Amino acid sequence: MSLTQTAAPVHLRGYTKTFGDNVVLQDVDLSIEAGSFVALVGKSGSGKSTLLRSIAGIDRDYTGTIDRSEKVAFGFQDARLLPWSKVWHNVVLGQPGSTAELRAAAKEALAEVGLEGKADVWPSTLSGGQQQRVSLARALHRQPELLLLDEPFGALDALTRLHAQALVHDLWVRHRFTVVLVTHDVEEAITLADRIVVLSSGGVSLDVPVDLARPRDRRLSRFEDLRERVLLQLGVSRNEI
Ligand SMILES: Nc1ncnc2c1ncn2[C@@H]1O[C@H](COP(=O)(O)OP(=O)(O)OP(=O)(O)O)[C@@H](O)[C@H]1O
Repeated sequence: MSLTQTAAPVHLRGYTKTFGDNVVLQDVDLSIEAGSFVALVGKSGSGKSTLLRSIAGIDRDYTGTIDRSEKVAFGFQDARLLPWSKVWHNVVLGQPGSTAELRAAAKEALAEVGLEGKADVWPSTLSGGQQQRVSLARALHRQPELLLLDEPFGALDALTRLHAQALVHDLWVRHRFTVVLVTHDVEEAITLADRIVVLSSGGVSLDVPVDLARPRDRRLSRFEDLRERVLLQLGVSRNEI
């Protein structure tokens, strides 16, 4: 099986989402280019996860339209592995094929995330970072054109988080699927994304390209300027930055 895939764009038109009287997002238009890496940031409760779940099709209870590829994969903050299934089986869960084919495909996906030797172990024997990598392998196996990630590094320690960020970046460079990443971490957003979309007050309050060479150098003043601009937009005061 080849893990090469193409990228797909996402188009939202007039997207509105309410929970009872709570209007979370109203009349949002957003186009995401095929193959781009977009970070969605915003304060807690601004609707990042809600928007991502709608794009994923997990939540279809909204008004407006969302056009996207059917070849979509979703990664959560927790890896969501089944404890009673071996790692390889978790990678290919619910996918068609013979056991031999699925095992081989799972191993291929696991090799991509640096876990080739872990196919036959139980998830509980893996570290948190390794479990997240299994969940990335599961996403890769689905050959997504669009990868949606909701705070995938949020529960990891700082060092593991840096490694996981680098892995996601490498996978994106290798496969060039479209990525939409929800994160609280502005530095993470600037390090990984081509574009940062800030959600606040029911809509998009800032939409900026990250026009910095890769790999991103966090010490550059342009990195710092962008970080400050996004943080100010998030309501952080200048003396807190
Ligand atoms: N199932 C639900 N029922 C009712 N309200 C909900 C539900 N899910 C989310 N909300 C509300 O929608 C709003 C947006 O929530 P959402 O989880 O999308 O925010 P977020 O930006 O992802 O926040 P966080 O950064 O804390 O994860 C919040 O006001 C939240 O209370």
